[in-house]
Parts: sequence; structure tokens; C-alpha cells
Amino acid sequence: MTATLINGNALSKIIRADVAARAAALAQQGCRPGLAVLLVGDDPASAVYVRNKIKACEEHGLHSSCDRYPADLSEAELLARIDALNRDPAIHGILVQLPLPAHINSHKVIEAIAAAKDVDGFHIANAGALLTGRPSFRPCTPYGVMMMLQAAKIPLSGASAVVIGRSNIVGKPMALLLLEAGATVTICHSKTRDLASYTRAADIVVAAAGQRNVLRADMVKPGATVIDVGMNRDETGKLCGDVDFESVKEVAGHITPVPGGVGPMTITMLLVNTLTAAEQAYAQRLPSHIA
Ligand SMILES: Nc1nc(=O)c2c([nH]1)NC[C@@H]1CN(c3ccc(C(=O)N[C@@H](CCC(=O)O)C(=O)O)cc3)C=[N+]21
Repeated sequence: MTATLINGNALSKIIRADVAARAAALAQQGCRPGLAVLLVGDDPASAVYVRNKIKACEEHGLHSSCDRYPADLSEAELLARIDALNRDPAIHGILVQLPLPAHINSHKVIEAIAAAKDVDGFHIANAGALLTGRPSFRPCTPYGVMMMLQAAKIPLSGASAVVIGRSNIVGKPMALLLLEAGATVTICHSKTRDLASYTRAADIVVAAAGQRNVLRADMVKPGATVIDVGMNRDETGKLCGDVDFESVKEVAGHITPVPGGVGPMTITMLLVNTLTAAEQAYAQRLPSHIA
């Protein structure tokens, strides 16, 4: 058996065309959607992701700004910049690229972002809204995964889903979104005993452990849907996910590739969230739009 590929680039193209149309309609009314990205330090992977985000904004009619700061930027300086962006009427979304250097408290930084501009969906107010079933901004990676499952027409209600990974950014919100869709969800992680006993019983496995080959063919139920959130490098420096793609694709019913799977969808949903933030700001005629 060979799995059907769920292509994140192709799905992104469709959703991004809609984003561009919405951005153009809003711009026509005098409101250009704007995203501010803050990058601290010189992690090369972060630089690539940030560049991709800025490029995607430019290509779809969103205004963007990118501040790059040295790794020794103080927490106070970062908080001051966020405060200014919170009050900047041209900015509807604020993204602080993670991870931050160790001397900066990332929780404090995320909580400093105005919830209405938290297009990452990481702020406690947005995380709490998701937990209590009134989601506002959904975290971009799990949101993108949900769009891929929907596009591939994977039944979720009553399905058994396993999420590998318990991060605030992916694992936990992923589990909540699957739960919201009616799946029976199990969260596995680095302390889980006998991971395979969970994954083998699952209709859907989302691998977000940040570890290569965390999911191998003998751990997958034939016909299951396998979503790979991983972004790792192999011995030769080639980008690869958390899933042993070559073997798992012979067992799974659907599978996402790396690259070209969840990564581009993450950026797509960031554009969607930024558009939504701008539309909501415009609808509420915040002071910036009254003029
Ligand atoms: N505040 C914050 N928000 C994030 O959304 C966020 C973050 N911090 N920190 C890091 C992770 C990672 N992330 C990715 C986005 C796009 C690709 C992406 O475009 N991947 C391409 C390949 C990129 C390449 O060639 O390296 C692909 O999978 O096809 C990957 C990873 C967003 N993150």
C-alpha cells in the first residue's frame, strides 16, 4: 500500500489566493493588513522561517515589518518594542519568533502582546479561549494541520487520534483542536511508556516531538493518517521530519511530506490570522481607522 500525499504547498496556494483577495478588499477600504515580526539573535533556522513569513506577506498584499535584534537584547527593550507595536495602528499582527535567548522570559514576552494582535495564538487569553471552546486565534501549525485533514476529507468525529508532543505551540493546541472536532485524543510524549501501543491503535497520528524517526512503519495502523510536524536535519544536512517517511508511506493511508507539508501551511495560517485580525480591527473601527 502506498499512502496518498497531503500536499501543503498545493493547499497553501488555494488558501493564500483567498487571503490575497481579502487583503485587496480591505486595502480598497483604506486598511492594509500589517504583520510585525521580531527576531532576536542569529539562529539560522529562525532566519529562514522569518524570511519565508515576510516573503509570504509581500506576495499576498500584506504590509510587514521585521526587526532583527542582537542576541544580547534586554527583555525590557523587547517589551518596549512590543508596547509600541501594540499601539501602532498599521500593525494588526505581532509575532515574536521563538525560541528566544535564555535570558528573556518568553512567557512574559508573549503575555505582553495585545491578545487582539496575537496572530500566533500563544497568549494565555487565546490559549484559554481555545481550551474553553471559544477559539479566537488558533496557533498556526495545529490550525494548518486541521485544514490539511479537512482538505483530505479525513473523518475526525469519533476517530482515534494520537499527538506525539506536548508543547504549548503544537502538541497541546493540536490535541484541543482534534478534541473540538470530535476525535478521541491521546497525548504522548518523551515520558510515554510503549509509544507504539498508542500509535498502532490510532486512526490519526500527529508527530510533533522534534525528534527524527519517532514514528516508524511498525508503529502505524494500515490506512492511518500520518501528519509530520517535525523540522529536523539528517546527517547530510537535509531537512526531514519526525516520521520515517520512506517506510511509513507504505503503511499509512495519507501522509504529509517534509518539506512541503505542515511548514508552508503554518505560514499560510499566519497570513489567515493576520487578515482576520485586520478585518476585526477595521470592523471595530479602532481609532486608527476613524480618520
Ligand atoms: N512565534 C513563532 N511562531 C511560529 O510559527 C514559529 C516560531 N515562532 N518558531 C519556529 C517555528 C517553526 N515554524 C516554521 C514555519 C515555516 C516552515 C517552513 O516554511 N518550512 C518549509 C521548508 C523551510 C526550509 O527550507 O527550511 C517546508 O516545510 O516546506 C517551517 C517552520 C514556525 N515557527
